[in-house]
Parts: sequence; C-alpha cells; structure tokens
Amino acid sequence: MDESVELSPDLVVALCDRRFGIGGDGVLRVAREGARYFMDYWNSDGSLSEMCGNGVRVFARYLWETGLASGSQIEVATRAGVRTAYLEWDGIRVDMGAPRILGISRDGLAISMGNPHLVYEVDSVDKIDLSRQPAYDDTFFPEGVNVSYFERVGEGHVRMRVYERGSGETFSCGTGATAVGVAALHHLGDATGAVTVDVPGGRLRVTVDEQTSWLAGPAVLVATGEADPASLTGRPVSPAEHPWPQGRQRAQR
Ligand SMILES: N[C@@H](CCC[C@H](N)C(=O)O)C(=O)O
Repeated sequence: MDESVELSPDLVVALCDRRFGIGGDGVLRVAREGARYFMDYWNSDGSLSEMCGNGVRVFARYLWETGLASGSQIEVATRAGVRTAYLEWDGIRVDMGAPRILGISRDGLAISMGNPHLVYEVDSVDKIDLSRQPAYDDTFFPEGVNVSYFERVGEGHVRMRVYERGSGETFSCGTGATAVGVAALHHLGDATGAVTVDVPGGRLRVTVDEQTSWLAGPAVLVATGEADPASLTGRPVSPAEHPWPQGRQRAQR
C-alpha cells in the first residue's frame, strides 16, 4: 500500500510461476483510492484486467482478516468501478454490477462483467480442449476475452470450465461464472433468476435481479509470507537458456 514495491509484468509473471515463484492465476495488490481500497488486479501473464469476481471476494477477505476493514460490508474500487462485498456466514457475496449483453460473436454470447466474456452452452464441458486460447473474433474483442463453456446438470444448476485471458484454464473465474449464470438464464428467455455454478474448484451461486448481479461463495486465505522481488525476477527464464552451471547436477537418488 505504501507503493514501496512496484508491480511490473515481469514481477507478476515471476510471482505466479508455479515452479520458480509462489504460483497463482493472478496477483492482487492492495492500493488506496481516496477513502476506498483499490484492487490492482494482474493476470498471471503480467497483463491487467478491469475486474476479477473471485478476486474482489478474496480481496475483501484479506482486508477483513488483516484488520484493514471492519463491519460486514466493504466497497472495493476496481478498474471496472466500485463493487460492494458482503461478509456472510458461509462466505463472501459481491455485487458484481449489471451484466451487459453485447450480442453474439462466433456463436457465443458476448457479455461484459466489466471485463469481456464469451459464453458457450455445450453438451459436455469435459469434451472441450482448453489447452490453448479458444478462437475468438479480435475485432469484437480487441482487448482479448475470457471464454467459458457450460452444460446444464439440473434446473438452475450448471457446470462450467473457463479459459481466462492472461491466465489460461483456471479452476474458477468469478466474472466468468456470473457471465455463465447470465447466459444460462438468457438462453431460457429469463433476464433474472438464480443459478448454481459448479467450477472445477468448487461451487458458486449467481443471482441476477432487475438491477444487478450477485456472486457468492467461499473465499479463503491459505497462507501468508514474504517474497523477495529481486530473487524472483532473477530466476532463469528457461532451462534451455540457462543450463545448470558446470559441475552442478541435479541430486541423484
Ligand atoms: N482473466 C480475467 C481476469 C480475472 C478474472 C477472475 N478469474 C475472476 O474471478 O473473475 C481477465 O483478463 O478479464
């Protein structure tokens, strides 16, 4: 918060590296914006995003658990505007703002949750190859897009997988889950309603009403610690470019 560490794309990539860094789908820096806290969100490839739905919830959890905030609701500033998070007995719920349905692009439903999403309904999400960025129309999405696939598993209940812009396939995307909830309702001709969204990492609850959309689910801090930016960014880029020094071998069992 005192800006003593400047985040850069390289530092974000290094922090998110699952082998040489801490590992993560993104980095959230706590900054100030007037009387509010600002969520400075970076994807794991070092790009910025306007919004992160799970990010806002875990950001709020962090502020509450570290004593930076108190009470049962908190306003978080993001690049997409202010989002309010509510502390509930079973997790954290956030007012995600009104979704904007942008139209159809390449047979998918394009939705803005502050950040761009493209949503497809499919028979089985297990059959989708998410090892690389799914094709999209870059004139429709000049800033890139998060692409989600969902299948219906019951009334008001879907399963989804997502390929996130700047991170690849992740186990959960809160803005993606909200976009999926909106699309699942929209395809049935409904503008409002509630949808349980199962992601590979767990379960989220999406509600859409006349004014806004809501995302609820668990948000858990799993570790605290310190990282050294200099050693992180000084790491070898790849073993091919930086072979083990002469005489230093991997330990043999
Ligand atoms: N990859 C997204 C930003 C992160 C979204 C996030 N995982 C979420 O929970 O919403 C983007 O570039 O828009």
